[in-house]
Formats: sequence, C-alpha cells, structure tokens
Amino acid sequence: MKQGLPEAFVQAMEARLGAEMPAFLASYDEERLYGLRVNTWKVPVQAFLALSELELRPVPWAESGFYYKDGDRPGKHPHYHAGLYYIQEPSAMAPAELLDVRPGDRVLDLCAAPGGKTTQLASRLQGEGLLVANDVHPDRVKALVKNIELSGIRNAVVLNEDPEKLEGPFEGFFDKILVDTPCSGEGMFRKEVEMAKAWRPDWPERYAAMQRVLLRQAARMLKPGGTLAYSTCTFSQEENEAMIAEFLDANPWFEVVPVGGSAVHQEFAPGRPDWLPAGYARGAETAGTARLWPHRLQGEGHYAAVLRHRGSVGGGTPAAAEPERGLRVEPLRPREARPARKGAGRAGAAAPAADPLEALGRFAAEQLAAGPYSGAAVVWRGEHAYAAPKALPELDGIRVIRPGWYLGSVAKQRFVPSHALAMGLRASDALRSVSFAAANPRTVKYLKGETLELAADELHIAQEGIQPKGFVLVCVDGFPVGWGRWQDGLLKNDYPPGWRWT
Ligand SMILES: C[S@@+](CC[C@H](N)C(=O)[O-])C[C@H]1O[C@@H](n2cnc3c(N)ncnc32)[C@H](O)[C@@H]1O
Repeated sequence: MKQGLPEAFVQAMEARLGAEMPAFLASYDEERLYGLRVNTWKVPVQAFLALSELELRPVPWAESGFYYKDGDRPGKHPHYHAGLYYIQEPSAMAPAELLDVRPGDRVLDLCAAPGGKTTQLASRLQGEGLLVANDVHPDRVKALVKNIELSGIRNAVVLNEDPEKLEGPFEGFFDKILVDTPCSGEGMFRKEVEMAKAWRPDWPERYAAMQRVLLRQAARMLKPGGTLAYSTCTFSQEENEAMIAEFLDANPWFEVVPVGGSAVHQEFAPGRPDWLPAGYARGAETAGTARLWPHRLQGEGHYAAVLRHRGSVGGGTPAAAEPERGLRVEPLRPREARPARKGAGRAGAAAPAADPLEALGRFAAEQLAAGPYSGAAVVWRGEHAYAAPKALPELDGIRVIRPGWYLGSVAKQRFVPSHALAMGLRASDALRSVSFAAANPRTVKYLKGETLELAADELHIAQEGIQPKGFVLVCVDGFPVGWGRWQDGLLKNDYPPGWRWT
C-alpha cells in the first residue's frame, strides 16, 4: 500500500512526523481493522455478547465498540437486519463518544450522512431528548434516513439543509453538537485506496475553508454551557489544530476540554500545537485535542477536539434558563390522535381528508400496547404520519426529510404501518408478534420477502380477545425486523424490497 501513497502526502507527513515516519509508514502494511458498534438503544452490550456468535474484541475508547475478525460478515446476519449493531471503523467511534451525550440532551449532528455517528449519538440518548441529523447532500441523506430507521431511532429529525439556514431557528438551542466535517480524508488511505488516488496537495486548504464556516455555524447553534465536538479523518494541521486555534482566538468564551493524551483516553495522542504557524494566541490549547494515529492504536487516522462553551459570551452573564420555543403541535396519545395545527411549517402539513387520525387510532388500538409514541407529537404530511420529538422550533422554509419517527400512512382509510415503526418498536409494544431464532430457516425466508407458513399458536398474542388475523410484528431473537400480515396459517410478507436479504 505504501507505494500507492501520493508523494506530496508522504513528504508532508515526513515533515510532521520525523523519526516516527517509519512506524507510520509501516502501519500501511498492516491488516485493516473491522469494527461494529452495538446499538445499545436496542440491546445492552452484555445481552448482545451473549446472543451473538461473532468473535468480538473491545475497542478501548468506545464502550459499545468491538473489533470483529476479517472474513466474518456481520452485515449479512439477521441481527444486522434487526439493527442490533452498526458497522463502523473503530477510530470513527471516537468523536461521538467524546461528546458525552446524556439522555434528554438536545443534540445536533451537523454533517451526519450516512449516519454512523448519528446512530451512536442516538444510542446515548436512549430515546430521550432530541437528535437533529443534517446533511447537505440529498443522496447521502437517503442513506442517513435508512440507517436511522434500521437503528430504530424514534427521536430523530432529519434535515437536508445548508447549515446557514439552520442558524436562525436553532440559535443557542443545542446542548451538544457534533461537527464531523468533510475533510481531505488522509486518515482513510489504508482503508480506502481510492481516496489516496484522488487526493490533491491543495485539498487541506480547500477543506479548511469549508470547515471554518461549518464550525462557526455550529457554534452559533450551541447553548451557553454546551459542548461541541469537531472531528476529521485527516492528518493535516490546516484542517485540525489550525481550525481549532483560529476558532478559539475568535471565540474567547470557548475552551478546549482536554482529551488528547489524557489518562482516560490513553490511546489518543495529544494535538500538535508545535505544527501551527506562529500567530495564534491560543494555539497551545490545541495540545488538549486528540490525534488518533494508525501506528499508535488499532484504527485509522482521525482527529477530534472537544470544545466547551464557558456559559457566558464576552464576559456577560450565563444564560439562565433555556429559551422557551414555540412547539408546533401538542403531545398526543395514539388513541387521542388529532391533526397537527395549521401553519406548522413544512414539517407538519395539514392532515389528509379521509379521517386519517381515526385510522391511526384504530391501528394503534388493534396493534399496539399503549405508549410507544405517546410522549411525541403526531404530525401529518399529506397521508404520512410522524411522531415528532417535542421541543422542536418552527422549521418554516427548512428542508425537513423526516420530522420525526415515521409511523406510516393512510390508504383507503386504513393505516399502513411503516417499516420504521416496526424497527422502532420493542417486541412488547406489539399486541401480535412472532419471534424466530436467527438460525431458524424462516428468518432468512422472511428477510428475503417470502410468504411463510405459520400456525396461529406460534403467534404471541399479548392481550385476551385479540384475534390472530392482522398485522404481526416479526422479530428475530426477540428484536423486531418488520411487519407481516397473518391470515389462515400464512404470514404475508411486508419486508420492504429495498431492505431484503440478497
Ligand atoms: C465525514 S462525512 C460525515 C460522516 C458521518 N458523520 C458518519 O459518521 O457517518 C461528512 C459529511 O458532510 C457532508 N457535508 C459536506 N458539506 C456540508 C455542509 N456544508 N453542511 C452539511 N453537511 C455537509 C457530506 O455530505 C458528508 O456526508
């Protein structure tokens, strides 16, 4: 692989690393590493380890992160279809971990697609609080939505917007923000050879120009006292320490939360203020940022900085209580569903004509135990219903791809539950369910979209008086994977074509 590295890149690294360069270069001849992160919103780590036959080794810096063996294919396993884990490069687990999200936080993932870190942040929220996931590229947002749905996340709002347009509605709004910026990708050359071929010497400067803007925009959306994590998967100081030093000089009310080289994160090397050009007043503070070196730990090259807003701006008083925002709709319970009020922005259009609320209410009464979305606000876009997390500001003029958990749609006055609804439920949320073991041949048949033979007494009916005929939540090892419809000994298959086992 060493031979495939661009010459200008090798020279730049030599100038940076000096005596460490041979070890750095040698890392390109080592095996690449494979990681997955357990989705602790769905399954606790210990329960997953007891269930899974994969041979896993912990990633030291991510509490739910594991290395798996080359040759294993966790992406081709029913547990993957159940959203029990996300396949993620081990170093890429660091930034979201460092942000230290707590249940109930309001979190923004500004450059979120395809959603590796979004799903990690969501696991930390444990269904409480709000997660806004944004990406500017429409195609990449599709993958983001799919990963959010696969992970069963209920409290995420997906936006496809230029961050400039988010600054107004979300000014000072978030407790935690992740800015996982587009970057020159130098840390990924071992994993993705194509990136090394595409790299150009002017990329660090070009990406730095974008990153500068993104960091400034993100900071405006952070609450006083909040925390922001900035990350790249590149080595150039222009995109890393220089970005942070420049930001600190311009924003004296921010400070670095030291992580690089700390006792807690022993694998992370300190940032390198000594690589900065002269002229930054607070450049020395970047020693507290973190560099993840492929020759010093088991992962690819990354950089992460954690920045804390000190709580006051320019010596003023800290903002006491958070500002009250105009909520778009009232919280609803499934059986009390009623339309979102008009003027709710593009996220909450008026309800469709054919009494969809009644259809949703009927579905909920027949299929669901009370509560899976009772704390949220039900909003409608045409015939589509979403459970929107509370405390969302008005989003007029913002491209909202998902205003919340997609529940389903109304067709011919009947409510058709979405795949996202199935994935976000617990098995116990459904009044009618069936669970197959991962190794049961019917599992893969179901995931391939086939109709299954299923006796009525194989169904789990949670309440007396519920008939076996109707929607059934299909589970693998007790974890939902999708819907089926049971009638007369057959389970018709509603597993979506785009998700099927191939
Ligand atoms: C490093 S990737 C993000 C990876 C993602 N955080 C994950 O863990 O899966 C950077 C992302 O930034 C997005 N992006 C580029 N420019 C952007 C901008 N101005 N605003 C928001 N997102 C942007 C790209 O589309 C890309 O998906």
